[in-house]
Amino acid sequence: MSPSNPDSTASFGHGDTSVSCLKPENGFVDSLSLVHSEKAVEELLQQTPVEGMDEHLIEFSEALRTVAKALRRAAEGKASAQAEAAEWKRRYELEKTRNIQMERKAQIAEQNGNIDCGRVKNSDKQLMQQNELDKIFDECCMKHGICSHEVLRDRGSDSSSNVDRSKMMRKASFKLSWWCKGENGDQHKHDIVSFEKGNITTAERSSKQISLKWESDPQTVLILTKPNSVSVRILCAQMVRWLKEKKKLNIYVEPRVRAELLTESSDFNYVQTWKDDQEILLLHTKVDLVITLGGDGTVLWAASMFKGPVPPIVPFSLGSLGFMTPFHSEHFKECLDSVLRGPVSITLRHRLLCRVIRDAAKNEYETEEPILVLNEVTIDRGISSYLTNLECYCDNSFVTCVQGDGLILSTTSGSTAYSLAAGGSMVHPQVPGILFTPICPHSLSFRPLILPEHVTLRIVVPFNSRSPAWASFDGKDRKQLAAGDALLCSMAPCPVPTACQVDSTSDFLSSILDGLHWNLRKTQSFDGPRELQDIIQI
Ligand SMILES: NC(=O)c1ccc[n+]([C@@H]2O[C@H](COP(=O)([O-])OP(=O)(O)OC[C@H]3O[C@@H](n4cnc5c(N)ncnc54)[C@H](O)[C@@H]3O)[C@@H](O)[C@H]2O)c1
Ligand SMILES: Nc1ncnc2c1ncn2[C@@H]1O[C@H](COP(=O)(O)OP(=O)(O)OP(=O)(O)O)[C@@H](O)[C@H]1O
Repeated sequence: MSPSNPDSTASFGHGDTSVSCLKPENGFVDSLSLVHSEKAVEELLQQTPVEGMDEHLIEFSEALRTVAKALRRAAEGKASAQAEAAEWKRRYELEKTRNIQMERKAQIAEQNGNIDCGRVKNSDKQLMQQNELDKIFDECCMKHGICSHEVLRDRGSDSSSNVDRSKMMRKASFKLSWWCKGENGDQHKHDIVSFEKGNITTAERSSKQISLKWESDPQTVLILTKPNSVSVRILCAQMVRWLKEKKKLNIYVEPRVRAELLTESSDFNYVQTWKDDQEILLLHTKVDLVITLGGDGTVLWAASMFKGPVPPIVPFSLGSLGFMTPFHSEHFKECLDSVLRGPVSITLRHRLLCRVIRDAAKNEYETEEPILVLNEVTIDRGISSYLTNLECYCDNSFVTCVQGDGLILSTTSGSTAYSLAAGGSMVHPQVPGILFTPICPHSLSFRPLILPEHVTLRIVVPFNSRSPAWASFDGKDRKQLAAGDALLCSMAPCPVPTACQVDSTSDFLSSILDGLHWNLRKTQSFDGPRELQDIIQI
């Protein structure tokens, strides 16, 4: 089958089993049929006798495996491109509805103008209407993310409109197409979204400061604490008492913490906990606020407890560094008072969704349990003394081959953690993106990259790798990646909202200045050679 020939039909037959890849009318191979085809290939391979197989049969089965992999990749490309196309369709529909509403508003304004301003000259009226229109367009662009500013419908057909057509600039129509480049060219081009006429503006950006305002009073808090710390234990008991007695809140803690509190006093009987992991999965439906007492590791721990939506986290600093823990424990009453009252500034921290796909997997959907990370996923050489060899793809485009100690795929929140130590840039946590940072690459030109948030990265351990690689997630849960295994990484849908002391930018700058002493240098003394002195002497 030639990937460049879109009409090609390929079929591979062996006995009763046949795999065919037909290209349907819309130009894309149906993903379900791809999965079925791949299954059929696997079945065919299983049916093929291994022993006594001559060289041709081996070659033939190799070819089938390659076809199965190509089909699998095509299915993945299609799924992601379809999601993007759907998003653009949704935006297009929104835009269209908005335009119709705006046109109606303009007509009403025009009619009102005819009644109220009978004596106003026609040209003045038109100017007013145009200003009104501009105002509406501007308001619209302030409210929406990506907005086609001044998208004008063709007024030629509108006989009720008195707007001077010569003043209404006709704009060339254009199309926007969102597509994802496939491995074998651009065969994955997808739905075309067209705007009738107009400009594109991005009036609202995802990195705007976010503020949380309670619409009803918070009822339940979950307190998570760093283990084995006396100061944390003392603070936890004080906080629980205050939240119950003064704020009348329901309190959840981990089973370990409840046992600790009860050894202190049986008064803490009101504190609730859970029995098993199933209950943890439902915590987000009960908890309004999470409080962490510890360092950054405790914030990572808190985030890892929520596989889906995460309630707002108020992180108190009881560790040494505290990049993500802006609240000071000495003032916990004032801090919590203000957070419970609201509004409070929030940093929406993006997470990465990581999936390990074993070489033996039948298709891309047969993955192990996905893992969410708030800082980073690291693929390294583990205890092996050989260089890691990792093939990296971004949305099916080959990026590079990492030969060195490993690779870090980091969130922007994680940019100040391991990625920073490996030479990656520090990035404001509200910036959506994925950092691609090599660890000790054995090359002189391997600079770190920052990729946009919508990409899917695939890191593959090639068959010619001398040793397996190891993946770890926020510094935990190490998994071995054998030859042929892959790690898929993309932005997760549910971010981690953490409360800010001031706002996300001030907190970020304070953390790099106080925590890392970033760019700290003694100020140069006033004496010594300087231009000003030379000028005075002259
Ligand atoms: N060479 C390195 O710098 C290195 C090596 C391994 C792991 N780590 C980091 O440790 C993290 C796990 O943290 P832990 O507390 O469970 O382990 P840990 O107890 O070993 O602490 C690691 C250190 O990294 C700091 N840290 C964690 N997240 C941070 C962030 N987002 N920004 C700035 N500093 C941060 C912590 O405050 C702590 O001082 C991993 O996600 C990884 O980023 C760093
Ligand atoms: N509730 C918890 N249960 C189990 N382990 C936890 C919990 N909270 C934190 N940890 C783990 O304890 C370790 C230390 O936590 P944390 O980083 O918060 O404290 P720290 O090391 O004192 O802080 P810092 O690194 O800033 O000095 C981390 O590895 C973290 O994953």
